[in-house]
Amino acid sequence: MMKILPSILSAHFAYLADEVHDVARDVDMIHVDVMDGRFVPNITMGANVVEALKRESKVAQDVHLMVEEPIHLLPDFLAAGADMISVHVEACKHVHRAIQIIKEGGAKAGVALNPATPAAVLDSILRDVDYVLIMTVDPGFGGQRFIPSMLHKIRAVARMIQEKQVPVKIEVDGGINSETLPLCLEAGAELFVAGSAIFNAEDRHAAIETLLRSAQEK
Ligand SMILES: O=C(CO)[C@H](O)[C@H](O)COP(=O)(O)O
Ligand SMILES: [Fe+2]
Repeated sequence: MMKILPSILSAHFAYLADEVHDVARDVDMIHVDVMDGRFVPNITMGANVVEALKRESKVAQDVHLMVEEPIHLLPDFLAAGADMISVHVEACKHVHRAIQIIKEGGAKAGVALNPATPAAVLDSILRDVDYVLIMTVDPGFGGQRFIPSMLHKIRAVARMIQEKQVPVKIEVDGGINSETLPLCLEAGAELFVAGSAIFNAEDRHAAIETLLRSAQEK
């Protein structure tokens, strides 16, 4: 089952609750980009925003931690009510420990891979995670252009999942729009993060419809 996850990175931060309510009419999960100013150049938001939005809306939250050594932050995000949490393999010395903490905290655990990180790194991780987040741009900013060679990586990860027969989902993030979504879907992705394609549109409902339609046209 494919899903669209609006990334609130491109929402109007001064009206965040309204922005979330706007998209929550059409989706059951949003994507929350947490940036620390070290792993990536920007600083965005922390667990307090997840908690505040949980109080405002029933929509599930997928938290993408673009944070160096994120383990110390996991208890706060779990207590805040994050439903899915991903950590970057490039940022984590002890990936399995992070995955264990996330799962024991009751959330789905994911690992995120930068575009330059090869799929082979998943060999010793795939059995332990619920999802793999394949970055289709270098993380740090919304509104960047999709990197086409990531389609090979999506296919490679889909093959690994099939070979190992594990129930792992592939999520893609960065430059997802009605042109790139069907390509990623065909390659094996199931969860589609879209920031600017949704929040830069005047009519978010129509933007989400356009993305969903692009999947059917394929
Ligand atoms: O993780 C991210 C950036 O690091 C965002 O989730 C992503 O960039 C979404 O924005 P867009 O759809 O505009 O590319
Ligand atoms: Fe993200």
